[in-house]
Amino acid sequence: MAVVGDLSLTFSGKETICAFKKGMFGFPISSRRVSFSAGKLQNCRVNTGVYAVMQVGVESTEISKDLEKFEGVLGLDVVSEEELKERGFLGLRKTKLVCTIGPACCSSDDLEKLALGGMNVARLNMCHNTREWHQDVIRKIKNLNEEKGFSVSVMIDTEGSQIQIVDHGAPSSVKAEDGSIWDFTTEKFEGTRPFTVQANYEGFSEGINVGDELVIDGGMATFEVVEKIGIDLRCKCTDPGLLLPRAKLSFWRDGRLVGRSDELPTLSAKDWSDIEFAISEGVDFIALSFVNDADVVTHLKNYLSTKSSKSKVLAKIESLEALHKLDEIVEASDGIMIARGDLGVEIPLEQIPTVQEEITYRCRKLNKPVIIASQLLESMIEYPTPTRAEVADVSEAVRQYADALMLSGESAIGPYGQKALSVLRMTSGRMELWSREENRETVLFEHKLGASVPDQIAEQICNRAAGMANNLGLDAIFVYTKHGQMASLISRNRPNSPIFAFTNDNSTRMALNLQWGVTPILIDLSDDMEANINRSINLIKTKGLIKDGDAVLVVSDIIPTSAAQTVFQSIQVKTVA
Ligand SMILES: Nc1ncnc2c1ncn2[C@@H]1O[C@H](COP(=O)(O)OP(=O)(O)O)[C@@H](O)[C@H]1O
Ligand SMILES: C=C(OP(=O)(O)O)C(=O)O
Ligand SMILES: [K+]
Ligand SMILES: [Mg+2]
Repeated sequence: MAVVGDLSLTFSGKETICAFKKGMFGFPISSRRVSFSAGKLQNCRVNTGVYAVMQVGVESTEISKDLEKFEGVLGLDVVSEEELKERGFLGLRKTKLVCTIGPACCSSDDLEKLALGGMNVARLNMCHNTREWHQDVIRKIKNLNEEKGFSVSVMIDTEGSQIQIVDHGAPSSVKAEDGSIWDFTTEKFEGTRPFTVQANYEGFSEGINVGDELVIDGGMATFEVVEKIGIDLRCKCTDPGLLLPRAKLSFWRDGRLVGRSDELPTLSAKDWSDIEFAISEGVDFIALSFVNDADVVTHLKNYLSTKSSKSKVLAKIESLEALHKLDEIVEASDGIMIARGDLGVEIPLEQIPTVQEEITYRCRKLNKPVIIASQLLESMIEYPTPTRAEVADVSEAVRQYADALMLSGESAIGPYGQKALSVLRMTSGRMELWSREENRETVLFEHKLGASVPDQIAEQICNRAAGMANNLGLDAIFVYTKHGQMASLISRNRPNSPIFAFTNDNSTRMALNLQWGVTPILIDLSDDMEANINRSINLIKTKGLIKDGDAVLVVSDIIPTSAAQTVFQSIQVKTVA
């Protein structure tokens, strides 16, 4: 009678069921001890987002019998489950999708629609809105996960420091005409003061000379510095354009950026307070804006471990300095975001495509997930359909095998956020299929990846596993992993078969949401690997997701919990029977 996903229980009276985790059923159970009186609890949906180890303090044998069958709940999110049922193993989407949450999509209803539409990670940009607003959104997402079986990870993105406009004398944008003279100052002014722009950083003009170029937002408008008045700069507009609120300022001399970003702290006092908030809310990812070297990443990771926080640290690559220290930053981080918005302020725009491809490739080589962000479907902030060029940009990011794509204003403020998400989903699905057909058996370019991660045995096992799965045309790869390392090493090979990563650690599950081709599944793992494998295959089979005759490649990596055990790493092919 009791099957995973759909359960009814008969109670003969006065039983107490213990250790049911909160949210275990499709309705919230706030207590860990629940008493039922006699009767039948029918068709309660088991929340696949939460696993539980049962202990039943009951008099009724009937309940124990049901719960035995029930043992080992599969924490597979409802969206992957549906996708799998509808489209089969090869139909599972590989590229992960990140949505920035803003006023246009922050109700529970909107968030649920985005989750159903394939959002894997929700991003909260701490540049905007209040602490209370962010907290409310995080709680809504966690509730949806718990009550409706989604598995949406939460990312906060720090504000960081950069030189930008605080006030340009108008409520929205203001036009700079050719030849007009403007003063750039740090002085705060009341009301409007025509042709005056307030910058946010006292030292913004330090080291800047008459004749230098001042570029707004990477090219929205350009000025030439014609006079220094104390710390203020008087500038002449040489390339007319728009000054938006909070526009970014960069200085150029002889065609090169005058590097400034290392003067500003990567983590300001506000950022630290946002990090404390992120720790207390238990967010899955912290994305650091304007990372210039590996030290700040290492420092934050050490700090998080002293706080027993399992948040992963992502470094945003959006400055020239970061490009110079790319490898050390990638190695220090848990993942990378290619923040093309600000990167385009620091390097000439025409360099963005090649820099993007290079960063994406470095990340894959060093086995770190990479997100390609900003302006993917920018026109959809206003229009219900993307430009052909935007679709081509998204396709190119997928062809480069980025782990994830991100929406910014398209979802945060645009009226067509769900549609933008579906454009990402359809476009990436199409390109994934095309790459698979192109590559057939040769997805693994091992000579290109080289031996580049510290654990070479694990690396070799995963490379072979991915190769075997492709060559044998297997239906799926099952990997058993505590910290996600093996799952990630298989994903790095971008195999054709979907990767199901079974883990008993919820933070591993949530972190794997960002990795290409991985469907993380939370399950109770015992020390007996064979038993784990058989039980998980049975559970997947019970759900009707796999059938007799399907062949899966099983990779396991269980680190011993006692001295008596040895490290167990293996590849086996199992035909479901
Ligand atoms: N939490 C929020 N509250 C209000 N507006 C937001 C929020 N997050 C994002 N936005 C809006 O969406 C736009 C795009 O988001 P994003 O790219 O993250 O920020 P920015 O443009 O500041 O780099 C922002 O400029 C802002 O107008
Ligand atoms: C993603 C980016 O960062 P933010 O939106 O925080 O400026 C970017 O600059 O592209
Ligand atoms: K930010
Ligand atoms: Mg940025």
